[in-house]
Amino acid sequence: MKTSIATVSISGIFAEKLAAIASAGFDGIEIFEQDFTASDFTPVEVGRMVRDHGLEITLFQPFRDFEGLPEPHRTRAFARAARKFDLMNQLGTDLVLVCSSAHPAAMGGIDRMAADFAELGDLAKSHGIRVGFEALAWGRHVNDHRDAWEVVRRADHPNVGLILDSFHTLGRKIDPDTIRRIPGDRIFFVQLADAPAIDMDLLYWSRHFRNMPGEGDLDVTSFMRAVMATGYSGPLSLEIFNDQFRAGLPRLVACDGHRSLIAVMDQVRRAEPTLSVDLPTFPAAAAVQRVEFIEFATSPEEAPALESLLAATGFARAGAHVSKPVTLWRQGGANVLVNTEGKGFTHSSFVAHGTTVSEVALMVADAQATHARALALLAQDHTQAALPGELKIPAFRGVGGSILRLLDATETLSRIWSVDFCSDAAPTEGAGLTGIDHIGQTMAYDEMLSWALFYTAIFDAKKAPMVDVADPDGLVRSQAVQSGGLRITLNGAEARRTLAGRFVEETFGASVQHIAFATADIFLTAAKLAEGGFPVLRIGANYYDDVEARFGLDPALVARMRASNVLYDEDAGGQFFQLYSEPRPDGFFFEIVQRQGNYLGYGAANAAFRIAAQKRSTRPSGMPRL
Ligand SMILES: O=C(O)c1ccc(O)c(O)c1
Ligand SMILES: [Mg+2]
Repeated sequence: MKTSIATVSISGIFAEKLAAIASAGFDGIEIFEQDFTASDFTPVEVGRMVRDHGLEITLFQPFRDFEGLPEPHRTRAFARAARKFDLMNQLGTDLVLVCSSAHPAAMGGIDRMAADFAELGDLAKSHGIRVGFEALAWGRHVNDHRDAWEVVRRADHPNVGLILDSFHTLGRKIDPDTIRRIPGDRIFFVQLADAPAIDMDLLYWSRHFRNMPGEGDLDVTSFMRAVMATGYSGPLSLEIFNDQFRAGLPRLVACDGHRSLIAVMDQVRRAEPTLSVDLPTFPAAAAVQRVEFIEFATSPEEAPALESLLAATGFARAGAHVSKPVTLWRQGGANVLVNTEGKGFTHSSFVAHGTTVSEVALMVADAQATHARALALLAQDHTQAALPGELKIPAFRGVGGSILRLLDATETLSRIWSVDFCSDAAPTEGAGLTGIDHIGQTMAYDEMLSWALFYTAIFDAKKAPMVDVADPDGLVRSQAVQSGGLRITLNGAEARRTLAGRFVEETFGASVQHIAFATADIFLTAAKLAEGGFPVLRIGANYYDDVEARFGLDPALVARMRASNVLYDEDAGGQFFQLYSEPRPDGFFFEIVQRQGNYLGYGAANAAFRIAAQKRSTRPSGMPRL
């Protein structure tokens, strides 16, 4: 599978783009003409730079407003084409993309356009060049790949073929299966892009909101299945116009791009096994069974504060690691490790972020298989020496450099608690917490798409629609991802003074800002927590008046909620109760939730009230922040 990416897709000056694209593992680039024109290199130099990075120029684009023109525009268009073909010869590329005309004078007429392309084909042939015709979704006369194909078919020239772009096909809701009728050898090039489902002007949507396959809502997999069914074997090239990517980190965006191509082609071959997809084999995406433990990195000085918060939350010390200064805290099915080791990865996490969640361990069906898939999808492996007798547990890096560790029920890995830990207490009932419901990870807003793609590519996972949460000091975006028993909320902070933004700043980019534990009886749990001195977050009276009116709740239930600072939400499937701790100075907090029936959300409607209360709790007597 030959992979390529358009230079418009990432930020930086030309040399930076090349370095990022090469290091992400692409085979080639599409040169977007504007990027070349803006550079200070000659075409021969650019060609050499590209090849020196081990890349090839798969396409030069776009050549605009060519077909169906009256004179004198037509003659000018051919003269322009001759100049560009000379330029391409110097660059060292043989394929140009002609996008369908948006010229006000363009006349249309399928045979007229076909005749123009036949003549262009002769000119191209004399330069050793091939021409691909792409239907722009907003083209004046051609805005559908079926019409572009008919023009190409009638031009009937070996140097003229079709270029497909998933955005233009799927963005106009054209059935991608219509591609199956096109002969694969007449498709010269395929561009891929996804986009979020937002109803807006096609041109504006395309130029600002495209994203990597799998990051948006278009069915890029069905599009690629149809393309592969034609026998097409040319490059798969990302062409992503996106305001955020243009300002993003070149290497991160390029790596996301490569990951997205691997993920989408893996989906293609699994959905339609008869297709031949040139991709190394690796295991299928699997769902996570549950979060087995969460590990905090801390220091001997800071550990007591964390441990007393755990004790106040109903956890009891249940054991210690056989060789390292790590204690195990347990309640129901929730396991929390507190690691005060003064060396290695944990210590670096503590030094970088302060007391922080350095590791999340996931129970899966086959830890080695999930690990192999993660690495195939470009996750960074994490290895650490285990002492003789200790288990070697596969792991890879996740958000903020933290670790995702993989456990399974096989003979060796299932023995982690008996091999690596010695138990020093019987399980206690605590405050009735049964396990980990979800984990809240906070990041800069422009990393959200990357990390959502990370989870959905590696695991069998689904994204919920993104929601906006109003913090008093700015908007925060929240996107939930669920894979079986792993529920993650990704919170993207755009503004620095939001609770989420401050957490990112105060912790120098830690990831886990909150852990939500599950209970089967929120009021019983609330009572036990009150006895244990849990620092519950106080919720104001206005909230309870509103929630009673909004859902028509029984006033007796609302009175209990008010007395225990419990929040409420419901959806079509069921009910949801939540309560929170006050935030620690860096913004980290605990949440406790009870799901009833088949409630699927995370109480997003309550987030604004919770954040306001958390901010009040850290600003004494409601004093404004200076
Ligand atoms: O937005 C455009 O003009 C444009 C240009 C070239 C392309 O390949 C494309 O998909 C869009
Ligand atoms: Mg395109």
